[in-house]
Amino acid sequence: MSQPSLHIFETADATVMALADFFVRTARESIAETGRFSVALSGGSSPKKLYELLATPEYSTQVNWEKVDFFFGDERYVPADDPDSNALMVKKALFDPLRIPESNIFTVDTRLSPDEAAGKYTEAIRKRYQAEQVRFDLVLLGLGDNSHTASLFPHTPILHDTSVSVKAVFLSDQNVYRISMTAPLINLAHHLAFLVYGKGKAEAVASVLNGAEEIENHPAQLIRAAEGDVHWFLDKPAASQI
Ligand SMILES: O=C1O[C@H](COP(=O)(O)O)[C@@H](O)[C@H](O)[C@H]1O
Repeated sequence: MSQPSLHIFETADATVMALADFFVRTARESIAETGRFSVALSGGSSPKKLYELLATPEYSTQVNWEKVDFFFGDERYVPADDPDSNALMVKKALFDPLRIPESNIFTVDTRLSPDEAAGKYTEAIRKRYQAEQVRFDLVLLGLGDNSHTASLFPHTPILHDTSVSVKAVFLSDQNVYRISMTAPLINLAHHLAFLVYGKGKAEAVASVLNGAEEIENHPAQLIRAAEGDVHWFLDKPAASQI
């Protein structure tokens, strides 16, 4: 298993720009090789800047967006028009500005029960890959200050899930559900890229990358590419305790 590659930049903006370059390069390579590019997007607060940058002419003109299939690594179990919805955030930042065809966007149906929504999303992913191994070209990830990534939260049963699937995750401290890809599904990707910036993430970054293995407390340690590569795009404050 290869070691993660660390890419550390002076500012958050420079970090986001480097990941946008990586996204474009990966998309172009994949489209040239296979005719399409599949990406699982991250949610939360950090990636919004990335999606907005990808929508600018400097980046958007470099990718044939009709050949890109967008999935979500995780989703909040909220209505599609809720301000917490990851899909809504990406719609505003990227899909609408670029007029991405609906048929290329695979969202979690949160009108269903959490388990049904997760099951239906697993089916949608399997359908996209048909007889092939389910293997995203790129999975984008963030890191919470509690070391969660996607919706793999500390002390939740999904951390022990060995299936290549999507599961409902109940967060008892917040009394909410989230829907998340399992670590085995994420780890099959050709490329995995974390985007983490800000001093508030420094301790989590150091624990995940350099700390003793403690999956229950630091779930992002579960992310190890089965055959692909893992990249961490960090600003200096986030990398300051490595
Ligand atoms: O990978 C992910 O990480 C975040 C944590 O991101 P933050 O930028 O809001 O701190 C997570 O909650 C998000 O849904 C996920 O895709």
